[in-house]
Amino acid sequence: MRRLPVEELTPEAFAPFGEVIAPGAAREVWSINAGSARRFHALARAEAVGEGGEVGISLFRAEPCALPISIAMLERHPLGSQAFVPLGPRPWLVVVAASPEATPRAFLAREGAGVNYRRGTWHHTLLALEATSDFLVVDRIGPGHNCDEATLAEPWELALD
Ligand SMILES: NC(=O)N[C@@H](O)C(=O)O
Ligand code: NI
Repeated sequence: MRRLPVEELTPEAFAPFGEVIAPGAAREVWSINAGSARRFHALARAEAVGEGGEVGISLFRAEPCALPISIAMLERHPLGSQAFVPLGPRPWLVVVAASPEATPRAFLAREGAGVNYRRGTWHHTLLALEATSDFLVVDRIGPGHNCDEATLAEPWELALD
């Protein structure tokens, strides 16, 4: 099976697909609450379009992937963005692509970093590692078709060291 390298997740590398949700990705940071906290402002924008669509907040509890990890499908959400933020410190994997025909890109998210998939971004479903992991998810809730799935012509194996 062809192997897909796994890159470090950075805002720059992920920019074609969406935003990284992590303090280091913030363009604007300011002190709030009388100096007792800092706001890492507008790391991403949640989008929900279409009749009856709203932005919702959910929790996903994901089982860890068995290794080796095969990438055989991608999906996209034409009516809304989708953000995943881990609620624990474990690393997790993000796989995105310009199209189901394009070579995907895989990223390792560490130290609590999350991502926001821009509306319509092709991505693999949630890939947790090591142990059952909880994620905060911000995406479109409401009626309508919001998930296109594609089976890849040939699967990829993630080249995790
Ligand atoms: N099914 C579901 O809500 N999750 C997927 O969209 C995903 O990207 O994990
Ligand atoms: Ni999704």
